[in-house]
Amino acid sequence: MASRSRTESTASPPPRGDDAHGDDARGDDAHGRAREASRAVCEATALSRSYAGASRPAVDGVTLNVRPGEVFGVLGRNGAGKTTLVRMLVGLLRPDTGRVLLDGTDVTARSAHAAVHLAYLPQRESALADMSVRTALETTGRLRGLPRAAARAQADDLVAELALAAIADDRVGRLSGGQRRLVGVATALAGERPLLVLDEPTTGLDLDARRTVWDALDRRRSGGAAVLLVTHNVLEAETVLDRVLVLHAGRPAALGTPGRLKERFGGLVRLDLAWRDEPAIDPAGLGGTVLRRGRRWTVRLPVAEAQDVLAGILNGPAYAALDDFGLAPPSLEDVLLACDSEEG
Ligand SMILES: Nc1ncnc2c1ncn2[C@@H]1O[C@H](COP(=O)(O)OP(=O)(O)OP(=O)(O)O)[C@@H](O)[C@H]1O
Repeated sequence: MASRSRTESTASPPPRGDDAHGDDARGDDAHGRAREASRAVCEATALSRSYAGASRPAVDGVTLNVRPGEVFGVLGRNGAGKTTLVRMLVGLLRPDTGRVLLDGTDVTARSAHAAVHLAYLPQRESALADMSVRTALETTGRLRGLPRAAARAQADDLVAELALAAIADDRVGRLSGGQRRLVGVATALAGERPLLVLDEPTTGLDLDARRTVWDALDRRRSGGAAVLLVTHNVLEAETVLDRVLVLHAGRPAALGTPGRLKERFGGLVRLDLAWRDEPAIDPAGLGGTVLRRGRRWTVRLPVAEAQDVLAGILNGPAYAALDDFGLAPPSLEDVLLACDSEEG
């Protein structure tokens, strides 16, 4: 049972991570320490931005570093400020305050320079719709400075790598939404920028295409590129992100490795119970605060207690009313829920 409501909140939220407002510079392992030694490919300091007439800033005091060879995720609910933040990082929106360095170069006031350092895949891209897939890839490579022959060779490589051969000669504008997204990812890879900024790259892709994209990104990461990823797909993100920034109402709510962010749950697991009929047990007797959505109950408990509670239900009279259950370790989704409830 994997029902995770976006509206529920914890009654007694776990403590906020202490790395919410600074970079998680401590790192978890040798790999992390090696990355720290290398200069950030993207360094943003105290970025804020308000839109005219808004009651609060869309982004409010965000600081982050993205290092070569890492996948850095920006997570948050709709309207949390992810796109606004990314548009400042890629030079499409000027911050009200703060600055952005790309490969050590201050691009805050020289937004045209940002394109030298990065490739950006926006949520909705419409450029190059009149070209064939292969020409779009070649043209993007050329625009990013590759000589003609190299751009052509790279386009062929990308067609093969992203399994685009069957549509390589089709016009981009006539492709399905998922195919267009895959081509969008391929164009982001053309020209081999050291920083790939991808807003929801796998939305609309089927399972095979998603795997193809993650494999391709993993190869870039292994080659030293950095990936800054905006996503709503927390479960998928969990498998690929090295570090995560959670935004809530424009503010940084948590920053760190997925493992460290989940440590705030201190070994608690999540027990989900779905009842087909009104159960003959008192939720107050389960040993934790029970979140109830109709006949779906969720409670966070230490592992041993959760096992005892579940065994009691499976072996007792309440079992007759049980429809489904799940026992799961904390996830990034739980981190997001906790950030929402802490920040209100
Ligand atoms: N061009 C704009 N003019 C005015 N307000 C805007 C504009 N763009 C975004 N906003 C507001 O700024 C806030 C942050 O929006 P933003 O698009 O950055 O969030 P997001 O996290 O990317 O959301 P989503 O997940 O829905 O894409 C929202 O309150 C939004 O209404």
